[in-house]
Amino acid sequence: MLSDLMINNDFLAYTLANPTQLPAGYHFMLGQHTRVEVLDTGVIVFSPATASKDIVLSCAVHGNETAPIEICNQLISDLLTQRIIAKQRVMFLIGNPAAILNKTRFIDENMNRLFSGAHSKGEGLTHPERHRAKALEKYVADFFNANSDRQRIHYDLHTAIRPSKHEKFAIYPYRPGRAYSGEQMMFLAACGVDTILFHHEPTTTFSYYSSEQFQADAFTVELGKVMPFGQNDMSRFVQTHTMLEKLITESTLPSVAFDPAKVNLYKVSRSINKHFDDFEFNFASDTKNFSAFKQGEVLATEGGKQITVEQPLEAIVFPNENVPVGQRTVLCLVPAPNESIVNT
Ligand SMILES: O=C(O)CCC(=O)N[C@@H](CCC(=O)O)C(=O)O
Ligand SMILES: [Zn+2]
Repeated sequence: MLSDLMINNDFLAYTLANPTQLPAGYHFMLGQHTRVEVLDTGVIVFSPATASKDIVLSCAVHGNETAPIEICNQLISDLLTQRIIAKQRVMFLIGNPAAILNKTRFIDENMNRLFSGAHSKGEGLTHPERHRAKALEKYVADFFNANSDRQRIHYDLHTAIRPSKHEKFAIYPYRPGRAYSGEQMMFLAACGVDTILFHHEPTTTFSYYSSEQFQADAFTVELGKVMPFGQNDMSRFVQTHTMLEKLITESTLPSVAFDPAKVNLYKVSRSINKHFDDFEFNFASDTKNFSAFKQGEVLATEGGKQITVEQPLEAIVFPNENVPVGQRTVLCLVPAPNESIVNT
């Protein structure tokens, strides 16, 4: 049955052939060792008989961010062909298949602003991203709620619109009262993700949802710059791919003590939101993520006012003036040398 539905074990092709839904979910065994459940289009779970971690790997929450999709599809294919065997339970989510087919970030709305219930508030309730965000929340909830005694991990894999001075970086969602995990940051560093941004407030992103609702070790992981399918230099993702494979296929990973020399740590000093349609940045459109500006320099103008740098130095990340009024245009960052980090 599997080969009829999923030719060449290509779950991405199968997902894109059924971009909105499957006729029905189904399950099957790989040998005697792994139960596979296809729950929906782009949703597949691999469950070995025993495990200590429940891991979610999501990609294509933004449809044009192709490198993470290729990484996940390769891991899924390697699991289906039994080239590798899962020792941990893992769910892969291909977030927005319709946007992948459309080769765009989204169809109607940025899905990564719709989690933690935002899908059911405000305007646009009929947008396909609203339904999908709600469904993805449920798959994650069911997946994590199935076990209470396992480490919960969610890496939501992305690529950034612009090039970055730190090519690979991760956003650590706001988590008041919970120390940051040094072990997680060392794992990410081993993936080549050597820069961490600590978020300063709750958000409606997918990683915040898993972190806040399920106390998962959850991150938005940016693996490089957006490229179309076929134009990713996959050699730049070998470290990430290798470490994700180890995470899934090894019973335990060596515990690596947190070493601040291995990571660049920033915290978000503020999120600059758009208030007027005329919002315009004052820097060149090819300015890289993590470019720094000095106190008093004008970052942007809107509604006849200037928005200036407040701290002695602020770096910028994710500048995007083409967002709806009310949404984030850019995050400002300052160094974060004194965060509470524990070695777990
Ligand atoms: O490059 C950009 O401008 C956006 C890249 C991207 O999609 N980033 C995520 C970050 C989510 C987070 O803050 O955790 C996003 O904007 O959704
Ligand atoms: Zn993205």
